Amino acid sequence: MTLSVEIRHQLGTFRLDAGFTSEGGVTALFGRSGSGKTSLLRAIAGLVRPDEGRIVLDGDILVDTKRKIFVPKHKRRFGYVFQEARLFPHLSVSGNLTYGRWFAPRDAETASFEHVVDLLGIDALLDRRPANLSGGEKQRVAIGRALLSAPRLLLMDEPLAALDEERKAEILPYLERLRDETKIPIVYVSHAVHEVARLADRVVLLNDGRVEAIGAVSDVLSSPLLTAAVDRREAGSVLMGTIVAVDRPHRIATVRLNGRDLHVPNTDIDAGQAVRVHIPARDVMLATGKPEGLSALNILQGTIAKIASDGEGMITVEVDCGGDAVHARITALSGERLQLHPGKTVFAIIKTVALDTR
Ligand SMILES: Nc1ncnc2c1ncn2[C@@H]1O[C@H](COP(=O)(O)OP(=O)(O)OP(=O)(O)O)[C@@H](O)[C@H]1O
Repeated sequence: MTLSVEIRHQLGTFRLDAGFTSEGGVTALFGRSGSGKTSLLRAIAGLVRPDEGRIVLDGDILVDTKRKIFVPKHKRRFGYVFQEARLFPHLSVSGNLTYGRWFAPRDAETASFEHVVDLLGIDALLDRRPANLSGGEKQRVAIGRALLSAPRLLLMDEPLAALDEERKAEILPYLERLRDETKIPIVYVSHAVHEVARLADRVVLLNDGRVEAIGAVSDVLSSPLLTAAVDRREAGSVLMGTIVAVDRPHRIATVRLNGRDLHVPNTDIDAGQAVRVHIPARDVMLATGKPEGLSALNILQGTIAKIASDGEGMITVEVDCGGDAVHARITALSGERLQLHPGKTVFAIIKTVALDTR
């Protein structure tokens, strides 16, 4: 699968001039409010006709303004999931799900109804009406409906934004399964770092209608550009690892990274499983000597690779811990007091680690 997008479009005083390519998996369009994420997604969906641009999916030209090609929305065979589930209130869950099938071409390879129901854990809801579902359940049904339309591409616009934290946590594992068990490429709009850290393979970072950075999730989420484009407090490191041990009595799993081990509270996991971990930079402290008598489970020795200043009294220090880049966001004053500089040996004290199975 190859998706190539290039859009230039004026919306009032806002100018969208952005493009990216994706080879499948989850591509997150990420950036602060008003950066143009939804506008770009709407252009891909065919909801707006761009002033200039080209959109090609697997050699199929959907938009090429130079050649006056514009395939209308309903002929693109894309699935959509919005912030609000937008289910039909008069139809049962089952009716809402099968409605999606009407849009699947006869010869399309449609996911089986049973498989989608199982994937999203909505078996017990089939006879209910949307009014009797929680926000998270509604969203799972909306995703199911989109999947059953045999989409070539799934477009998701902040599908968790309207849910409270508990519902978000409930639905995230289903989105992970969707990513891992279906081959459908997904373009996912979000402004939440932790969501992108868990779900995305590639990140397109938008700022003021332009692409500021594009690349693997681990690179973009730790980039100093990210700290300029979104809430700085959320920036951090995304690292890939494998579970090497699970201490069930203490409910702690050990994750092996490139050259270091992390201990993470979790027992719903088995040794051998590949995981990704997200470490927010604000939850990392630095020490120049090996700290003793601390409650933190994870203290990693490393060498300072880079220091970036945000000009507002804070610095982001990148520490190379045996091949894994861990970022710490600390005050510039602490940096001066500790005489931090590239090449110096430090200990990164990690307060929290979020674990995602994959
Ligand atoms: N039809 C329109 N006419 C004029 N301006 C528009 C129109 N649609 C969007 N804009 C402006 O374009 C900019 C980008 O909006 P967009 O909704 O794409 O951003 P976003 O990154 O998705 O933001 P959010 O996270 O808040 O949804 C905003 O400044 C918005 O006000």
